[in-house]
Amino acid sequence: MSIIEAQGLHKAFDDGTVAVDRVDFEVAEGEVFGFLGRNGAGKTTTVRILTTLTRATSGQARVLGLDVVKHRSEVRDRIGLSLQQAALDPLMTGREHLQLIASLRRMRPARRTERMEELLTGFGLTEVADRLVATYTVGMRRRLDATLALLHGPQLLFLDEPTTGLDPQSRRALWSFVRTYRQSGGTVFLTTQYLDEADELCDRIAILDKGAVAVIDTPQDLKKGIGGKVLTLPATPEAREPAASVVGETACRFTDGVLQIDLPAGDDVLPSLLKRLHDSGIPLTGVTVTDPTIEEVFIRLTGEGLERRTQSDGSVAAAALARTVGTGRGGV
Ligand SMILES: Nc1ncnc2c1ncn2[C@@H]1O[C@H](COP(=O)(O)OP(=O)(O)OP(=O)(O)O)[C@@H](O)[C@H]1O
Repeated sequence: MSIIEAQGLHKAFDDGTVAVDRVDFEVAEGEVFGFLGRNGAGKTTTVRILTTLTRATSGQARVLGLDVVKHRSEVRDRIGLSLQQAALDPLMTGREHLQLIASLRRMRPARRTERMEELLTGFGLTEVADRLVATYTVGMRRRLDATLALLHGPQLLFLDEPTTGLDPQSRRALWSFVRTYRQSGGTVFLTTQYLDEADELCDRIAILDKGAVAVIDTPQDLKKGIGGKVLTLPATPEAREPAASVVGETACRFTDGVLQIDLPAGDDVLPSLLKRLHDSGIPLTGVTVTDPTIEEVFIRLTGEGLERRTQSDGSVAAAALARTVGTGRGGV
């Protein structure tokens, strides 16, 4: 059964910006569905339409079988939502937030207490539950926001870039929560800019490019779909030109001291390719051959990689291939 159905969903803002461009997709019950795209691709706007926070300009969306415009409050009652900018009051404690949401959700007192303790424990917040949110780290705020989204036991959860700005440990904790929630029968609609996160967590991924869906598939089939493996070798920027003359412009890229070459399908191509690279003067020390990643899929579909982003802990997140190398849409 489809738990989310979007048909021709389109959102144009008054200034003419088309944030979501005639998008179609379905999310099945029990899956973790990833919406992957760079900044401004239209992920949050799609989440806001599906969760009734904004209206589409045209098209239709049904969530849990309910039209998001006609059945706004029923949809809100039955979903959980954790947005990028959590609306938390710094002068309230974590527990007070939970109590407030429990009252707004009209939860029975007995159930309320049990559920609150369960979630505080599950998200490792018991010790800080009575501290003001002002004293929380980014990771704690994100986890508190997730507990608020889950308090009433929704069967569908929207997580909008849940791990942006989190340190690696909090990020893994959130991944673990998503897996547990899914195992208990929940469905997750997750937006992310992290390619590894989408690969790791999602049953299916929609790659969004400038408001439009470029492709929807399982991570495995997306990777299989782009064909051959990827050859990687440490190199200097000057190596790109001779490599491109051997393999073609679109099949090779240089970034961060590494040359990457998309290999055509088939086992027999490697020896002759290595020989031609060697003959063109490229040193072949440290060569590795790996399966394609979601990053390669993303690059081939959208023409470029995701940009570097600096996390709150100061580390640079996710790999970045900013060069344009792909052949545009439709290769997968
Ligand atoms: N209220 C608004 N008025 C005009 N343009 C808007 C508005 N909200 C969003 N946009 C634009 O719509 C496009 C899609 O934005 P959206 O926030 O949905 O993208 P996103 O994929 O979630 O990006 P991010 O990862 O940065 O959150 C962007 O170009 C954005 O600037």
